[in-house]
Amino acid sequence: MKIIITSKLPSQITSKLEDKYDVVMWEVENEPMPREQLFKEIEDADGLFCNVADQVDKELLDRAQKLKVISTMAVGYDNIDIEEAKKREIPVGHTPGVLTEATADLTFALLLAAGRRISEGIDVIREDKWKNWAPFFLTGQQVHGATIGIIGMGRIGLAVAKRAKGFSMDILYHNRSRNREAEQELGATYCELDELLEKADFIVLLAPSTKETYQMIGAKQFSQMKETAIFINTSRGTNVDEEALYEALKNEEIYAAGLDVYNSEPISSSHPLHELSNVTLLPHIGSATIETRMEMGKLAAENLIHGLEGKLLIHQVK
Ligand SMILES: NC(=O)c1ccc[n+]([C@@H]2O[C@H](COP(=O)([O-])OP(=O)(O)OC[C@H]3O[C@@H](n4cnc5c(N)ncnc54)[C@H](O)[C@@H]3O)[C@@H](O)[C@H]2O)c1
Ligand SMILES: O=C(O)[C@H](O)CO
Repeated sequence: MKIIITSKLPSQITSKLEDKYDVVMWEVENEPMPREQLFKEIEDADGLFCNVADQVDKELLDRAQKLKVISTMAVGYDNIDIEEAKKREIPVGHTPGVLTEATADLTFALLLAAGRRISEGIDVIREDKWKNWAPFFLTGQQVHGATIGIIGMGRIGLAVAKRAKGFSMDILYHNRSRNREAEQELGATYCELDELLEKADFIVLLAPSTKETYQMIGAKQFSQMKETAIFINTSRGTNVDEEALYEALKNEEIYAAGLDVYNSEPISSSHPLHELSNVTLLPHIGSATIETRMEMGKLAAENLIHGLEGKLLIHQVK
């Protein structure tokens, strides 16, 4: 059987696949397989090992004659047309859980960086603008003891809440359903979105990208936030109206933002958000530790093998 791996991966992940199948892997470091090549390769492929940089849409699936399984090396699968895959009875695998702690760490790093103006501090030294210690130079917002509002209290949301507890923060959350573990073990308080937006000092978005969450945070929601609020998004860029965020930051309706994800990725150095000093921008590296990416890759490989062997995947999208 033939499988396609759309990005270069280390042998610790690919060796088991290479033992069993004909593997076509894109060998260029840090770059996805070009779409034209993917169109060609998919025609006679039995398995597809992809990631968030690949659009697995109807146009691609229409070309697949014998595809038996799609396995993405990510928890989010909004880049895959699940309905089209279902119509063709192609199971889709993803990698929840193994990236929770790494992504929560990065989310908290962004929260600290945006609140304490860390990237501005780095720039001041790089640009030789640090003249002396001064009483209110680069003062930011206090993290310890502040109120965090988590939108999307799932696996990563809960792991962020645990970190927040260590900083003695009050925890508010909004979710589709109540999270008893967060409430009982961390003292988190459930509230409606409006209340969370009005009360929280740090607002952290961790809901998946769905029809319901599309641009769920826009001009109205930014206007509800405190002027001192800090907005963090490590979920998906499409959950936010990016132009409204730009306006809210520029007009100082909110204090700062920390982003790992964008409407369209990658963003270039000419993106308007770069004009602003009160935003910390990262290139979608939430889960990017060596250990976690290895775990994600190995789990995605196992999902693929299960699919090719006609078994239920370890983590199959429902
Ligand atoms: N930046 C990164 O590199 C990175 C890494 C991992 C995950 N992510 C993103 O984070 C998301 C969350 O991952 P997870 O493992 O915690 O998923 P999860 O499914 O465990 O948690 C998501 C939570 O969001 C809630 N939710 C769904 N729709 C909602 C809505 N309309 N309003 C409020 N809450 C809603 C769900 O009930 C669930 O509790 C992923 O879908 C992915 O998009 C990003
Ligand atoms: O959804 C995911 O898993 C991230 O975006 C990449 O780790």
